[in-house]
Amino acid sequence: MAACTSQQALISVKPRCASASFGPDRRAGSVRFVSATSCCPGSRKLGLVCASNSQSSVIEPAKLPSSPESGSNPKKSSEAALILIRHGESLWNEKNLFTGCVDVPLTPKGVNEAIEAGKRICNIPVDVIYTSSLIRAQMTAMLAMMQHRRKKVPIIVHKESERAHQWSQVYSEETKKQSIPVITAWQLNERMYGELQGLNKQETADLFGKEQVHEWRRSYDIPPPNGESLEMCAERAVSYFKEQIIPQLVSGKHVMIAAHGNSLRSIIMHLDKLTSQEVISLELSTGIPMLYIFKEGKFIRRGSPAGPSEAGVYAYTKINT
Ligand SMILES: O=C(O)[C@H](O)COP(=O)(O)O
Repeated sequence: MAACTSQQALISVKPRCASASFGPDRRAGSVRFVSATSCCPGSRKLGLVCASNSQSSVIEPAKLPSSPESGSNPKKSSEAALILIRHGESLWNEKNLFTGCVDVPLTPKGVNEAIEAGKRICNIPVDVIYTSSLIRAQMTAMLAMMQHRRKKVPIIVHKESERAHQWSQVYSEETKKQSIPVITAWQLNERMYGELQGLNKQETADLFGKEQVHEWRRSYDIPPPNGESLEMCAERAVSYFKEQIIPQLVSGKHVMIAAHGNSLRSIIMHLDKLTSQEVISLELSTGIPMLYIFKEGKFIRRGSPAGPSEAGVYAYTKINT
């Protein structure tokens, strides 16, 4: 797939599909969004298909607000883009091992997924990037941004010590304008899987039983042995989102978050007001970006910007695991 070159971002606004609201589509027990048209190369439109069990329809495109730093729009934007990306496949995803907070890198397939994710969002403005403190999320963010049409340089903000902060200062305003700060936060890490970390998922199910392992992996408030439940993960991830990320969106900044299956599930649960029952069966694909528009204090889900060759890839789906 060629890198993105087009000049404008166009995002869907008005659904023509049967479910006209942007809340989760709970019909037929499924919550699904699927990409429709391509943003790159060539096409300037991002489309969205609301998928129900039997039919799907494309949503009208609309213009995305320009970046407040771009100079093209002197007024503060009242809309801001929020992109969520689960990292690409990691070496332990490939081996089917519980990973949690163990810091493993991407596989070549994961690298490719991150690049493809970047092509999908190459026209959507990004002013600030948040990642977890884990390398698989950081690799994903960096590789995705390499595809962006603005070609700004993502730069990790180091605040682990006064010296690290001082020594990484940039002294050119012009260079700063051509950069995107990347803020890393442990609060966005994958949920800590406790004593399951490093164990094979299938072998663990064989040993403890499928039901027990499913309960550890997908129940809302039952933690795996000495690990975090989704509820505990949500407590720190959603607090961070509210305290640090929402203020950026309120100020009109376009934000990308590269994080993990469970830290993102908890943020999506908050954004889409899912119940603890509904979040249980929410699954996120690796490397498929999801777009929200923040407008007048509300989050409007826009689904997954599309790659050119895909009939439809689900970023966000409810399945029975
Ligand atoms: O930490 C892990 O092993 C995975 O990233 C997520 O695991 P899950 O599919 O059990 O939530």
